[in-house]
Amino acid sequence: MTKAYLLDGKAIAEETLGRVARETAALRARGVTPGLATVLVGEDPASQSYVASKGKAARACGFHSVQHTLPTTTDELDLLALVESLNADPTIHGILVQLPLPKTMNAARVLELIDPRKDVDGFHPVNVGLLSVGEMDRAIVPCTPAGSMIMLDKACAALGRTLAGAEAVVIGRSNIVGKPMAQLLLQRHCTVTIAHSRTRDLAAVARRADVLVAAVGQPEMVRGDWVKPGAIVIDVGINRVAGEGLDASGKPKTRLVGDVAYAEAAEVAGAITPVPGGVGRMTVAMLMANTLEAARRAAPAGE
Ligand SMILES: Nc1nc2c(c(=O)[nH]1)N[C@@H](CN(C=O)c1ccc(C(=O)N[C@@H](CCC(=O)O)C(=O)O)cc1)CN2
Repeated sequence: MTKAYLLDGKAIAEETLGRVARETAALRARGVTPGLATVLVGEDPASQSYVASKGKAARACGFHSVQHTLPTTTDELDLLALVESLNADPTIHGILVQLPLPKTMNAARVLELIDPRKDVDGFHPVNVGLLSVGEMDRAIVPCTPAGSMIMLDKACAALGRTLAGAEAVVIGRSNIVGKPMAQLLLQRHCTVTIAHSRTRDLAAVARRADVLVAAVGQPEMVRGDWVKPGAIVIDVGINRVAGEGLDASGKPKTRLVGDVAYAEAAEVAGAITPVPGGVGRMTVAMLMANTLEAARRAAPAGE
């Protein structure tokens, strides 16, 4: 039997979506309907499924929701023109360009064209800067780190802990998860270390952590003996690996695992997020929360 408190991403995401739906109803009563535009370029099945779940969640929350689907061969200039038209559209408060984009495109150029006030992914350099200086009333925070913080607060409440003064180790230095996660932990007064592939004795660094966040994209890299007894473990990795046997269409089965060896880590940790059913489920919920907030900020005072 595992010892760790299980952080149920599905339940916490549903709670967040319920709050967003209630607050959207109140905003709509004041004449403002949040609008989310998703943009999908190409036919990657995982991206198709993520964009579909974003549209479904948006409709369930009571948003105006539009999806733009473009072929892989789309000229980048046409994608940029679409972003500009969405920037100018007053019914749209949030623009999400699903990543990854085809390799032929310059993702940074596309993301930087999004109006920062509509950048509900929080990837625009303006939002990165606002987060780093702690201007939280104006920043839009990337969805996965924002969702991870909610899960962390649930863990602290369940275990009777506080984040202030805790040793936090974030493994991974990506712009969309590792770096913003470190900023959020710092704002909550953690002592933060960002570790990465060049960190010496990564296991020893990880073992110092009261809060361990794994965001490296390496299946089950964090072993049980990397975890300090009682630590809160947030696993951001979603890795598809070979499973056992064949599926109904005769293809080899696959399964999802995180960056943490769950069974081992759950024996040692105080609380832990599973994969699937953990942080990933919060990503879509926080996108809805960010879109609602963008719509509120855009609404004229008194509306
Ligand atoms: N523009 C963006 N692109 C991408 C983002 C992003 O936040 N913005 N993140 C990922 C993909 N992603 C959302 O887009 C995402 C990933 C995972 C999940 C999720 O619910 N995962 C489930 C498992 C789902 C499955 O069975 O495959 C889980 O962890 O339980 C939702 C959204 C990259 N691109």
